[in-house]
Amino acid sequence: MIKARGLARRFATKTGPVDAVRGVDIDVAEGELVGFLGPNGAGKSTTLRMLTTLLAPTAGEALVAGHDLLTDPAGVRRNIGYVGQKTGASLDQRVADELEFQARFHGLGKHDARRRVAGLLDRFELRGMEKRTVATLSGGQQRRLDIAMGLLHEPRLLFLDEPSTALDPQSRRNLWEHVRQLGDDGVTVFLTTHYLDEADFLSDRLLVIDNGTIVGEGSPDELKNRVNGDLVVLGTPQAALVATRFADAAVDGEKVSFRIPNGDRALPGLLRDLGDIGVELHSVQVHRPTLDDVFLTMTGRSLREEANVA
Ligand SMILES: Nc1ncnc2c1ncn2[C@@H]1O[C@H](COP(=O)(O)OP(=O)(O)OP(=O)(O)O)[C@@H](O)[C@H]1O
Repeated sequence: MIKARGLARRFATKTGPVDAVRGVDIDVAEGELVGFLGPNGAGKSTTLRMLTTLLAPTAGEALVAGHDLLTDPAGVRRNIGYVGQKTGASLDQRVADELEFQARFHGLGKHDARRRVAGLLDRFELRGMEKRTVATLSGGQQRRLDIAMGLLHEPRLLFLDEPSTALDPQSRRNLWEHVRQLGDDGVTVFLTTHYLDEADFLSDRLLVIDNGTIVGEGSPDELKNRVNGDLVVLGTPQAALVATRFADAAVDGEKVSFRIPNGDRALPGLLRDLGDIGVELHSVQVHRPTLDDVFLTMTGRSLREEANVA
């Protein structure tokens, strides 16, 4: 569905050139839900804007939904849906009018437009809101309307730019269910996010971008498995003694933490060994690596800190 090679974009600025995207290769198969994860300024939006024909690459090439990005941008546009970060709907329009207008814009006759709008209103839980103006919808409802608008011409490939930004936790969860449903319906989805939990929940496969370069790729689980082991945190008055037995162990008061592969399986033997040398334990925790740990391992920086700055 997407095959990009060496895609790059350089911006000329007053202070000199900025290489926002430095030659990325991207492959997305039909039916996949791929998350494009990276901190602010990593190059996600620039890549997305190139893949959706909104911005010309300065180098590289791509096939998107079967059409050449450089020689047939109109073909690309006909076959993809794009939902940007800001709502695409006119705030003073009624919900159904806005959808029908967009459907007609895509060349559908009145009857077909009504039928398709009705299907999308059902699918995105917008029934009963047809006559309300867009401005009166909640943030979550507006996002669902945005996605419905992106699907009016029934594209097989949908691009979503930061779908759940600024939504409350319940609306985010609801939106995620809708996005997963798209995947189940066979729509290929390529979405950008700087939220680890979103990437984890939604993506079959993740591409991690930092500083204009792809630094990691794999399913959320594969990426987590690349981090060197699970984090074990033990509470013990003999923290310093325990620390001498593990490489890179960190002591914080009566807590000692270290990483070991397959922590849950290794733990019983490890606790027995510590008991044998007289270590007294009052708490034991094992944490699976998070995508934040993955990002830290790959780039040396914490994605969470970056995301919080936003
Ligand atoms: N029109 C532009 N002119 C100059 N520099 C730009 C332009 N657009 C983006 N950049 C720079 O390119 C880099 C990548 O920006 P981009 O918006 O693609 O990142 P992002 O990963 O989408 O970030 P965010 O999560 O904040 O949207 C940043 O350093 C940004 O400042």
